Amino acid sequence: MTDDDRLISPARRVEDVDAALRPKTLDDFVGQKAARENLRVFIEAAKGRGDTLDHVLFFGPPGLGKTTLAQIVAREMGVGFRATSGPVIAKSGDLAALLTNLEDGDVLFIDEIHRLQPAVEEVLYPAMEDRALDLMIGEGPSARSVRIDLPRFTLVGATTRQGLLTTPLRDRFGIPVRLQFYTVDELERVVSRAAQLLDLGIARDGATEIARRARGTPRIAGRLLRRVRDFANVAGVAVVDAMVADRALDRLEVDKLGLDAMDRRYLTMIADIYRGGPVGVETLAAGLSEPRDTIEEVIEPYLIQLGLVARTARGRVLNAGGWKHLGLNPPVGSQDGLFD
Ligand SMILES: Nc1ncnc2c1ncn2[C@@H]1O[C@H](COP(=O)(O)OP(=O)(O)OP(=O)(O)O)[C@@H](O)[C@H]1O
Ligand SMILES: [Mg+2]
Repeated sequence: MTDDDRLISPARRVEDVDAALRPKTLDDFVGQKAARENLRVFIEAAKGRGDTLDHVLFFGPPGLGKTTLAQIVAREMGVGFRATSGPVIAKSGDLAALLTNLEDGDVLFIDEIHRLQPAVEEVLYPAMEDRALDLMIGEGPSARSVRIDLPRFTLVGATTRQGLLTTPLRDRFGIPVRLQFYTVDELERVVSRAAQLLDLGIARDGATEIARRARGTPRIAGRLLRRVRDFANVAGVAVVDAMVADRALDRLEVDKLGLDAMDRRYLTMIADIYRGGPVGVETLAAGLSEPRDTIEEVIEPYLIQLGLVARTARGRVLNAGGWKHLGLNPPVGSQDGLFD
């Protein structure tokens, strides 16, 4: 099973019909209160001055609303929205073409901005700072550089890996915005709102049940809701309540905490084979036949956030919560207890 096959993977999948559920205005956007309020102030101020918004960088885990917010920024500013992504821009000329074709005030959205080629990134620096493009004309000793003025624009970058951004690029964003995992309350509102848009009856406790299992991530909440809707439709249920949601999600093997079979295999391996650890990540990767990156970037963050597992210098350790979630008792004299 690859990560993208997992129902609870935060990565975008083809079947996620994101567009229908995407909030269109700051008022519609649930959660991320601090980010939302700051953006509102900056947007109003820029509009009041008749100026463009400073360049914005959204960073945080997949599925938390970076692309959605980028579109909202353009809409609230009342300007055009042009989207591209780091890996798509192959040559510096491609970016130059994009920039020179912008209309005055446009938002240029670059997704996965940490994946820009270094040569392409060089073009961005003067564009962001001076709204200018430095073009080299000719080759060899007769080569010279010409500066072209660009339209006013706001660059909105998004990345899941802020650490991979170069410092000069990061420093050129006046408005860096970190997105946080959502609370169950917030996700409950995301689910209720989405149910309304999907024309699906849902009770408050049904929304809560889905929200609890959505791993702090609106994209997962939306996906779980659609799967629950399938079950409800087939069963001829008009209103999804906690029991319907619970039964559907159990059938989908997404447990009470939003863990799936892969998460449980990971926890079970530490418990059963390594008596709760510590065990090295390489050993776990080999045992689970998963790349180390997948373990560290996809499986572990949420388990660590829940406090089920801890990363220590000597390896991974199952915490009391992890044992409890598996319905097991830690062996006497195990490492557990040190990390609670
Ligand atoms: N605050 C929110 N309220 C309601 N729905 C939201 C919210 N944030 C995100 N969503 C929904 O979650 C889905 C994923 O959002 P989005 O595509 O913006 O995430 P992302 O951070 O850009 O993810 P990625 O890193 O994979 O590009 C969309 O369907 C969007 O409608
Ligand atoms: Mg996105």
